Amino acid sequence: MKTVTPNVKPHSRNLPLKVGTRGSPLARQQTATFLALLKQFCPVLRGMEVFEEHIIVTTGDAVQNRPLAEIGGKGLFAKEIHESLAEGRIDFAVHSLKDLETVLPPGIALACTLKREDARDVLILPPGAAIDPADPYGALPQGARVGSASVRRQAQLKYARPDLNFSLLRGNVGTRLGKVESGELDATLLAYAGLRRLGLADKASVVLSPEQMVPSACQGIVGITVRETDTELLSLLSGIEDPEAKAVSTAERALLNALDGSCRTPIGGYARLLEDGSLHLTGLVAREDGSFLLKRTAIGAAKDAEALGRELGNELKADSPSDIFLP
Ligand SMILES: NCc1[nH]cc(CCC(=O)O)c1CC(=O)O
Repeated sequence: MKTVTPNVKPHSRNLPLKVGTRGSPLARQQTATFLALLKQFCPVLRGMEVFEEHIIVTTGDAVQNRPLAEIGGKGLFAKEIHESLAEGRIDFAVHSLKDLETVLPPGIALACTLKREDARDVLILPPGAAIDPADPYGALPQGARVGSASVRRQAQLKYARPDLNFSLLRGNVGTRLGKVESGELDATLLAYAGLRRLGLADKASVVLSPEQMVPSACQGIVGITVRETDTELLSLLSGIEDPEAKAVSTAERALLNALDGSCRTPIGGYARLLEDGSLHLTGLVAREDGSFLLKRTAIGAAKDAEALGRELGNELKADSPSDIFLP
């Protein structure tokens, strides 16, 4: 990476810079990776105690035993973090971009998106299960119990295998893996990105292709928020922006925003940037029980990422039964 001397004068503002994060092992790992990247980019920040980590418990973390949709609202993993930022208790915050609402509260800006980790979902089966990657669900017995809190994963799996029985499974990655290992559940689905970041990639029984399971919009992408008025941090952070992550996340977030689903609406969004600069965006809308599924791909120029996402989202919405979008 090229290093520059960015326009940040550590003496001109209160140090340390306070970084907000959720407290899960995955959130803290993502924060550590981001801070290391920032130090690498910005030599003036090296060798000093310039960062202070602030762990923020969000509503999504505090309420573990109920579906997120029931707790209500969007951005359940970010509300308290936005408040800390707005009130100046922190200077920036690290988010899994897929958990961040598409319309941020007034005064909060998305400063940059980092290079995407593997966007795919994985199936977790008990140790020793017989696995055929061409038929990833073949190892699941008739009526198997699958734990997931994601309506997107549930709808796509139910579409392929209507016999499966789903139950709510929330909690962090370790808890979820434990329930399959102990035999309490026959399978669960997780983001490969989370496993990889936690050094648990070998726990994935089958990695599902984006064709087999359309990932969530922005799965595997970390985004950094700041106060909109903090031009100094905005300009510093623009230096570590990953242009490919920016293009695909812009398209995927525009798709999600146009669909305007609740968190009970199964929605998938996955974009790829090709060498010729074209952006291939796949959007998916489904009914939670798998009785309806619509998937479509649109192609456009990377510079038109936002319009590509918006138009595909509008099209998918127009062609889906309206009950899917009821709150
Ligand atoms: N919804 C929770 C969440 N938010 C981000 C990740 C994984 C990392 C990522 O997608 O960037 C996960 C866990 C999962 O879905 O398995």
